[in-house]
Amino acid sequence: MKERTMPSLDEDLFPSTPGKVKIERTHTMNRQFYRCFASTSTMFLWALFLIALTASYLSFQSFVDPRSRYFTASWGGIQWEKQVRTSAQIRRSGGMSVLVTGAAGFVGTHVSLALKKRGDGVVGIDNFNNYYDPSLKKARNSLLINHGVFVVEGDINDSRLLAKLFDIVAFTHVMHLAAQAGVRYAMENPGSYVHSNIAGLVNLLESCKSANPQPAIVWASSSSVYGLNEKVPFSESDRTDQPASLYAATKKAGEEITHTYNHIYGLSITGLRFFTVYGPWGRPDMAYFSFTRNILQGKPITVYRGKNGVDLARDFTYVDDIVKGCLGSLDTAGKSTGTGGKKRGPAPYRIFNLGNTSPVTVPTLVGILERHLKMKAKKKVVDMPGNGDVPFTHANVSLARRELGYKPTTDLQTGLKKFVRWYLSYYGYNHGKPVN
Ligand SMILES: O=C(O)[C@H]1O[C@H](OP(=O)(O)OP(=O)(O)OC[C@H]2O[C@@H](n3ccc(=O)[nH]c3=O)[C@H](O)[C@@H]2O)[C@H](O)[C@@H](O)[C@H]1O
Repeated sequence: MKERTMPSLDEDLFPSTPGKVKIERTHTMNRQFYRCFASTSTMFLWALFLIALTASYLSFQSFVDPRSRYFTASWGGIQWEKQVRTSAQIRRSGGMSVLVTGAAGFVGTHVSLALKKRGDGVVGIDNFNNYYDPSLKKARNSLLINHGVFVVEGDINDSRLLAKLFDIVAFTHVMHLAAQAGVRYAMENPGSYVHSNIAGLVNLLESCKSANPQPAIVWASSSSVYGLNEKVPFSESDRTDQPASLYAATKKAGEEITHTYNHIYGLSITGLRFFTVYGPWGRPDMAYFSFTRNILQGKPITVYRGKNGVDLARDFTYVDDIVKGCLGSLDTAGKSTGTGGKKRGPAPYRIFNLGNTSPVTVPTLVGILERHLKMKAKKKVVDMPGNGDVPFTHANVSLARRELGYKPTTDLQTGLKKFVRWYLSYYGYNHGKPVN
């Protein structure tokens, strides 16, 4: 049998019909083809090179923050700008227009709603990352949409997006709540803390400093900056140079970074040290939330215990109290003084504790949840692992009381009752899972 020869590339492109003219033409075309092929292969190599470059950049980004949705964010267009403008509209005299970062987050949602309800203009920005279930963030977003708050999907590291937002709206204030939260997760994904709490913060400050007018900035620091301090209650003037986790270290760095921008560019800065905030629409990674889920599903919970069997304690603070502190801070924030990226005079730099002032131990927290849920927890008590946790927190809030009129009014018992009511209405009695 005659072996079938593979058609040459020529044959493929120019079916052979022998003839002089044809042959000449074929030769001419061959030359063109080879030239063309040579340039096509160059283009192909370039395309390969670009793909490889993009892929390595993407994989670097995912190393920095594997849970980030930085590249899927979409924004822009006439309709989008209209939504931003409408959401930013002020509907009370003397009101403010606030850019809320992390608006689909726990505290961000509550603060955005409170501002909108009193007639301030609010535009949110959130990257909707999947540090915890993004469907909860989407549900919070629906709530915000129903109340006329538009949340831009994007990352605070995106300077073009921030510039665009400041171009569309002359924000008077920025409520900066976007952050990589969680104390213990920092050991798993340190890069995400650097990405959001350091790089993101600097990028936001750069945008604020260049904006005209410059907004006043109120942002979320953390009780964790008190680290391993033993003097209680924690006061703003106490030392904050012994953080116990990378999370705490990035928040402490944030306090120093904001100070620099206050000093050089005249940005008005208020840093709020939140103490273990809890409540409806809360964060599923936090103990009160995950304990509730596990108790309802009949699963064990792990309760950490400190040195020498001492119970851990937190100054758990109800979200409505935190919201009052945030709004009080926005209302009392003095103006930024810079223009065109230059400082024109000194601007306020403030730091406040926002806590509840009465620490509760973790076993007591569990007891309250058991009563509200009418179910017993399967407790597994273990020694606190060395993963960034601190044994206790306790806020002195006299400065915030004096300057902001801050006065927490919700105790843990009452606050958890509200949380449990929300939890059951949102997830149902057993979070859709059978109780063992
Ligand atoms: O104030 C803050 O600045 C921080 O508050 C919050 O951190 P924490 O106070 O550590 O809250 P959270 O994780 O709910 O643990 C509460 C208690 O339960 C104990 N805990 C925790 C988990 C567990 O499985 N078992 C347990 O006993 C645990 O040992 C602890 O004693 C925010 O998450 C953080 O983002 C930051 O804002």
